[in-house]
Amino acid sequence: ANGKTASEARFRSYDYLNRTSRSFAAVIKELDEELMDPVCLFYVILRGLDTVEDDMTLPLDLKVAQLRSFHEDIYKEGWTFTKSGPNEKDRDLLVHFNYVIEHFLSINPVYQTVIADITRRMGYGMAEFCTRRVATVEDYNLYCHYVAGLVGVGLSKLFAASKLEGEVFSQMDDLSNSMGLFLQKTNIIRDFLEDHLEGRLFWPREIWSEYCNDPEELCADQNLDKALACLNHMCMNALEHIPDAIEYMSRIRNQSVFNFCAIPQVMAISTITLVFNNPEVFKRNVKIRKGLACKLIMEAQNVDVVRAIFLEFLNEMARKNNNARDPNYVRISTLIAQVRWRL
Ligand SMILES: COc1cccc([C@H]2O[C@H](CC(=O)N[C@@H](CC(=O)O)C(=O)O)C(=O)N(CC(C)(C)C)c3ccc(Cl)cc32)c1OC
Repeated sequence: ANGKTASEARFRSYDYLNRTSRSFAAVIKELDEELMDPVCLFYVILRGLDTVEDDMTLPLDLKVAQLRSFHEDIYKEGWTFTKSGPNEKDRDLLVHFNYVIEHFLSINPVYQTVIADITRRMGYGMAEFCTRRVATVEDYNLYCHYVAGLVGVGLSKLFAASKLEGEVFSQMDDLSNSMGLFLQKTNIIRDFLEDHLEGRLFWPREIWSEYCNDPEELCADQNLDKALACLNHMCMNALEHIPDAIEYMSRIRNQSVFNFCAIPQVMAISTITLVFNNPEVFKRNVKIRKGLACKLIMEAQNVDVVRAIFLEFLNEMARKNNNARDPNYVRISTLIAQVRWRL
């Protein structure tokens, strides 16, 4: 490809990044030059895979085959995917995926291999969950590993390959996985109503079946006590990943990598504190205020400050744990204390 189309391909990758997530696009642009393109491509390629997984209009066999072949399709110049349903949010990305591929083929093959390997493992994992539900907490952790934990694993390998972080990051799968699980579980809790209205459910049966016979019941006003108890149980499950996330961030040496990793984590602790014991979760999509988000972005500069931010939100969550009718009241208070001491 001549210089013009190569720079056009690069421009389009960033254009898709900006369109899929404006706020996170700003965070990626904070990254050191060496990592910005590989991470931007990783993000956009994962969005492509996510668009296939999310498309409920695709026949199951076609969806499964496409999820499993995506890691090979990203090497095919000119390849595009035009079978997405007309209303799919990022349909346009797949229709013009040839530009992403052109950009992908222009970066260091070491980064290509990391991205392709994670894309393969994630695609197979998503395909596995096309034909099975998230029933147990173990299923829940496995599903979140596939769609989010692997992103953390892949990013750690990109950090190591770039030499901006030590080689030790290429073998930091457990801590990297926890970085993904904390973000993904927070999103799954926050997005309960939005997902429910689209006929999607990620909350594991092993948890919600303690509080209702069908998740639909959690939306009914007269079941608010049960719904809040279930919500708080889900939050407790997510809090368990916080010590690993803090440990991961304590090992980062490069400032731009730290900012890139810390900002989503402080957003997540703020979000999970907001949704904890909050009836609004079953009424509308609860989001932290823009002003608070900006404050957190400015503050999250090193692991000591990030640890202090987490402790402050854990105190807030302990204060909100005031529901005497919540059967988990004591468990929550004990867990918050345990997480605090481990930070
Ligand atoms: C070491 O690991 C990470 C370090 C930094 C950032 C992320 C992680 O943060 C964003 C942050 C982001 O995208 N935030 C959204 C907010 C929102 O989703 O509501 C945004 O700012 O729009 C996020 O959410 N996900 C999506 C997954 C959670 C599925 C991985 C994500 C998707 C692709 C990439 Cl390359 C990275 C991330 C990491 O991934 C674990």
